[in-house]
Amino acid sequence: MEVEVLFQYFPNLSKEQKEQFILLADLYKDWNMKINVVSRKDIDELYLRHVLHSLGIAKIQNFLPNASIIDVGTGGGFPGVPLAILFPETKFTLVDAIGKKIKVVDEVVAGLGINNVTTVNDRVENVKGEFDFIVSRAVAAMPTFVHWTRGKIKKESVHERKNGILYLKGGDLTEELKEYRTAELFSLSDYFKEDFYETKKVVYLPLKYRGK
Ligand SMILES: C[S@@+](CC[C@H](N)C(=O)[O-])C[C@H]1O[C@@H](n2cnc3c(N)ncnc32)[C@H](O)[C@@H]1O
Repeated sequence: MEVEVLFQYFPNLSKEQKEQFILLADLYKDWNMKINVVSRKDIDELYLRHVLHSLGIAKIQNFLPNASIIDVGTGGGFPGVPLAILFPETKFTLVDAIGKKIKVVDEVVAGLGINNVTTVNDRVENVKGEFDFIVSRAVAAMPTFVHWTRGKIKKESVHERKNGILYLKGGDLTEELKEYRTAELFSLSDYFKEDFYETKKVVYLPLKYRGK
């Protein structure tokens, strides 16, 4: 489990952030034994498959101080927890319908001592509020996801990029995204050289995408 892979791709981390990323593996190892949120195989590759993958969003979009981001279907905290470490002045809301997953997130966040994360144990459809960006990984196909999250994106954009959805997805997305003409795809293989990233992408869907 090599944390150096993060330091290599994110060379400007502060001492505190480096310490938090190092601590993260111990916290997940410990909590994963009590409540399984990451597969046994993946826990040994936590940095490569989960933490770095989550941070792939940051290669596409920097989040500003005081901006608000919601991670929908965060599970054990991906991509929300690594992003909250990377952007300590941005506010993150991590939502999952399953209580025991949110319990792990709460424990990891407390263990890290970060104060920019709020967790919600509910389906996202029931969550009130509007956010600058929605981030997610492995939750639902885009049409379902867009339906669930409708009305949760702020109309006013403070980032240069228009507010919207930043979704980590893999494989051939032609069929899934065919109705979203304004969707933009960013290949993570342009940023990370490991085989795992060969087909991984960040899908950006701006607010008020136009249909066919
Ligand atoms: C395959 S897991 C992915 C977890 C995490 N995003 C990751 O990539 O490791 C999907 C998660 O989405 C959650 N989920 C599915 N539909 C949801 C909804 N409508 N609202 C909130 N959470 C949801 C599930 O409870 C589950 O924890």
